[in-house]
Amino acid sequence: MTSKPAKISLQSVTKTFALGRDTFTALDDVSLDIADREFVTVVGPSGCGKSTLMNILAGLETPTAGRALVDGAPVSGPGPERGVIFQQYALFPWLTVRQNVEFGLRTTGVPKGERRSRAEHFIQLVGLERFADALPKTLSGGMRQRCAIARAYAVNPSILLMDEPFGALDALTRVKLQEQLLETWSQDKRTVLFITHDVDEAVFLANRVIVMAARPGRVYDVIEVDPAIERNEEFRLSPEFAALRNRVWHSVYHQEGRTAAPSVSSSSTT
Ligand SMILES: Nc1ncnc2c1ncn2[C@@H]1O[C@H](COP(=O)(O)OP(=O)(O)OP(=O)(O)O)[C@@H](O)[C@H]1O
Repeated sequence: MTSKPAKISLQSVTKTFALGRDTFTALDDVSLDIADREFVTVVGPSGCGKSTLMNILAGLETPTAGRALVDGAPVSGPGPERGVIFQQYALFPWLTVRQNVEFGLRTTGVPKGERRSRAEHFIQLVGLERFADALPKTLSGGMRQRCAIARAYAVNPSILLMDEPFGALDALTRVKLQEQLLETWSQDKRTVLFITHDVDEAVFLANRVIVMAARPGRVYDVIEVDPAIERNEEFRLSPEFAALRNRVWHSVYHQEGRTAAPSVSSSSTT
């Protein structure tokens, strides 16, 4: 049986930065395969290289050694098949929600009528239809991030790279947005790599949680979450969730005494 090639493949990726006369290893021999339409979260202590990993996949940094592949081709810069969402909403303040969502479509030459209907569709998908003509400054943080998600979706990327997208939001808004993101994703599945500091968020969203360790940044543990489980409040309050959360928590906060990183592959989840 031949297995499907990974949507995203990191192959022995090492990234070093110059630090005065020395070099600092931000990522050390990271290998990770992510299957098409898989939702993977990455969690780990500050400085373990989460953002560096994401920047390499976004094409904003290049590995010092090893390879980053998307659909089997080496990443050589940003590309329309990869939508990036950061913690800071990065909306244009002078454009309305609709204009922000349409913006990426305009730059890729999509005709006006189609732009409008695609924007409407994704604005509706994130539940912002009543605010389509509002400016970002009149929206809450959560609404702005929903707008950023609609904008990323509208250009039709097959991959969403999300770096702490809910990190600046209060706990309640965060929980709501996690549920909304999963609802959007289940209606229109993309491959997602989602970086977070929050163990609960990592478990709630993921098909697979990657735990990283710092100094040097590396894959430390991999925890599977059954994709068949419905992600709702019942799951959040369930013993299964508590067990997964404990497992991930332990891996993030009690990393001493472990030496080898487990090997990582999407094959077990496809
Ligand atoms: N351009 C750079 N030049 C020098 N060092 C860098 C650069 N970018 C990142 N680093 C270092 O690499 C390490 C990993 O940084 P990175 O931002 O990827 O970690 P992180 O896990 O995302 O951290 P946090 O959770 O705090 O955002 C850090 O020690 C950081 O100081």
